[in-house]
Amino acid sequence: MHNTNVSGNLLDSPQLEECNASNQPQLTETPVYGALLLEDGTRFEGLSFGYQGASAGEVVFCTGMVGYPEALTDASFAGQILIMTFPLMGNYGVPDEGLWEDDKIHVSGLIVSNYVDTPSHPQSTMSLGEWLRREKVPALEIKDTRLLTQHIRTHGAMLGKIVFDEDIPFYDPNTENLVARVSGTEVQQNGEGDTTIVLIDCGAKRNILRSLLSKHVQVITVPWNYNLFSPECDFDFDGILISNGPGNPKMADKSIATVREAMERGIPTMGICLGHQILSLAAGGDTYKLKFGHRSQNQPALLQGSKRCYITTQNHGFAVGTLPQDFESWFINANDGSNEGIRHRSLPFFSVQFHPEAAPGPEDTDWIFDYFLERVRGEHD
Ligand SMILES: NC(=O)CC[C@H](N)C(=O)O
Repeated sequence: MHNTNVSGNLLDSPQLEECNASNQPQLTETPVYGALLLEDGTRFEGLSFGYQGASAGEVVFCTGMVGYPEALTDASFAGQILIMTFPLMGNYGVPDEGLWEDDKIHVSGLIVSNYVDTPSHPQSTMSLGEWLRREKVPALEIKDTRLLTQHIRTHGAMLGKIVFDEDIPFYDPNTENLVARVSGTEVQQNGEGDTTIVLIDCGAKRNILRSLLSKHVQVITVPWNYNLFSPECDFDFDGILISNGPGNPKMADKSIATVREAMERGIPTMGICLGHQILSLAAGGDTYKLKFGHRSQNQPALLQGSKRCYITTQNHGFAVGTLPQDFESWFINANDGSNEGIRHRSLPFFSVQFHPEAAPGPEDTDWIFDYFLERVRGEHD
């Protein structure tokens, strides 16, 4: 079994010493060290800059250069300890809640190479470390995040825990229905327009709602297990959008059942990320776990039947393997050939694995929302 022991003492590095010279709070306080333990016995030590409390989950990495406020508040990361591979994190601090993707941090822990404790940005309201401590989320500065990431690329995403003095058991988030934990519990109405879209909230990023509202539609957000077809449902709607969300899509059984019934009734339905996986399962397809997933803002999605490649934001560990009958592949990932989208050959049912709402990342696939609304309104050829 592979066993690596890496010192996390930042002051070993002249380059980082220089960088830390401006980080007054860290130098005046007594440094606290913690460790990231992986289920295969690998251990990395690191300097704590978040909450000093143990946390366990699945260890995944994101290769995006920016966007930590959005990523940390994206409910799709629930149950995961996130490694950011870009070597500087915290530089621009934390904006106020209006720019978050939910009202709290969802990651179970954060690992960075070099944390910057003195943010510089006009919209910053606090440092990343302050935010993590306030929300009780542990974070470590581990010097060699490259070695750690290479380890996960080679051996696959695995369970891990951040520990200080006390040990805790490993925890596998994919054995639990995390969607039920992060979904809202109320029906909520936003916006106005002639078209009404139901957003099934499996842990929806706020930018999905913002993107829909920017297209002047009414949005009714419902919990993941809401029965849209029971007599108690007292509103009409024209189309359904299934959101992103955490964990194994097969756990979201009630959302899958709703989407199956929606398609049987011919209601225009679109899915994003977990929503893509749910739509695929509802239509009779299958999903599987990728070795280490896709998490960044530069994932290339090739539009099938064309030479067009979109640069997309992604954050997922599962993927659609077997396509449902009567659906065609819409996009594939140019890096590994995995599925990035499907659409029905004749009916208005389709979904994408990437995030057309971006946040963070390129907005090049915002047109997918227009594509959806055209089909909801029957405006397409
Ligand atoms: N961003 C998402 O919706 C993630 C979907 C799913 N939890 C996965 O990891 O594949």
